[in-house]
Amino acid sequence: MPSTNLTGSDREFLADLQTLLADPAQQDNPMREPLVRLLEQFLGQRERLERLVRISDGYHHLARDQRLSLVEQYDKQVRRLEKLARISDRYQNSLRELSLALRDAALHDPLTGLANRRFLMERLREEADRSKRLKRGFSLAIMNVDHFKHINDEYGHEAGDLVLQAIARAIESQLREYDQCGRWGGEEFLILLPETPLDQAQAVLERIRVAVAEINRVGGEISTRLSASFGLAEHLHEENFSATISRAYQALYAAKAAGRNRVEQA
Ligand SMILES: Nc1nc2c(ncn2[C@@H]2O[C@H](COP(=O)(O)OP(=O)(O)OP(=O)(O)O)[C@@H](O)[C@H]2O)c(=O)[nH]1
Repeated sequence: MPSTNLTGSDREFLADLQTLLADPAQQDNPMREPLVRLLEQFLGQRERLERLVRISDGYHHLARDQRLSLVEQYDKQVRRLEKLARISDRYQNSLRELSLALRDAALHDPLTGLANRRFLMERLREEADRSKRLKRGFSLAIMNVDHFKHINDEYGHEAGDLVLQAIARAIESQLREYDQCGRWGGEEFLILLPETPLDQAQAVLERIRVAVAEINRVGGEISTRLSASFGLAEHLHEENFSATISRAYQALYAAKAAGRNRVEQA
């Protein structure tokens, strides 16, 4: 609201008028009385006007403050919501990571870090289904460490664990990305070779056999030569994968019976 303050020239005019009306020489001027009344009316109205302007200014400031505080409150709420969204995102991410870690722990062997039996069963089921659908075979082998009891008895269980870890790395080192190996149990490993006929699978297992035999001085302790025996079987489209595993076991027993450190085919 514009101020009711008088301009310099208005103020001078009023001062001049007041001086004139106060002048004793003007006491008898017939215009003096109406001018005095008019001046009083003017001053009264001006005061009222100034009061109204003050009230209007106060209201204007109050409204602006309220508007500002509404904007601030809104900003505050938005910031609070953003913070909540960030917390919820972080919470969801850690839940996702936790569930991935749990799934990972449920499907891997803690000693060797390889897939565990449950994971292998899932992969075998998938591979058997694929094989049935596409009429393509796969090979699988059961590998058993030779005379492993002797390692434990001679060097202790902890050294035996180190040997199992070294063997796991030796197997992995010889496999392609889409092959799968895992700890089937104890000192036994399962190796799954998708779309691999027996002769090619035989060559892969020979490489693993040599890699295992080349492990020496695990943990600076073991000097005994390590070796492993393998039973290899090719999955037939129409058979259940547990039948393939049974045939692989038969081949493994044959490998053990034939003197160990070898690959036998079913
Ligand atoms: N250190 C260690 N030993 C294990 C683990 N799992 C199984 N074993 C041991 O592996 C040994 C397997 O022994 P056996 O089944 O008699 O077979 P082997 O001595 O390997 O003899 P062959 O299979 O006939 O060549 C047992 O002494 C088990 O205690 C493990 O996680 N860590």
